Amino acid sequence: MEKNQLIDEAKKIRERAYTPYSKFPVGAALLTEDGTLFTGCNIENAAYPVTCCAERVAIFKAITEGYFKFSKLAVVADTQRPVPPCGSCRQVMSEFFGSDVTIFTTNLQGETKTFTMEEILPFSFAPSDLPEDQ
Ligand SMILES: O=c1ccn([C@H]2C[C@H](O)[C@@H](CO)O2)c(=O)[nH]1
Ligand SMILES: [Zn+2]
Repeated sequence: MEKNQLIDEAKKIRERAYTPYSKFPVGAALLTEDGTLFTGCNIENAAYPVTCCAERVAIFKAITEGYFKFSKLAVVADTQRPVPPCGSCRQVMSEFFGSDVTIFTTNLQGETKTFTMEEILPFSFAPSDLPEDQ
């Protein structure tokens, strides 16, 4: 699946966002190495911090279905600049995304920024930082 198609999938799922509090819908589309698509939207809660971002919903859906190898992620929101994923999502991405994963952040005007994992979260705390016996 090509970049623009992946971004279109992110735009489509953004319509499903549950955002009564922020009124800021976000969509994410995640492609696995074998070409399987997982999408996510942000899901908010009256207890605000319980909210889960679109990116993490997409990643957790994939993990739940047994997919661990990814190739591309697209994220979209109605922002002035391509929407920057939050720090929590970047940390979750770093757990599962290898150096070959491409992250496209975009907005509804079609401005896109492209990142590798190292570019979007340099010097990230990684599973390999834990002691070996864990
Ligand atoms: O990259 C982002 C940034 C924000 N949000 C959500 C969280 C919350 O529901 C709303 C406002 O922060 O947007 C995402 O889903 N992804
Ligand atoms: Zn996030």
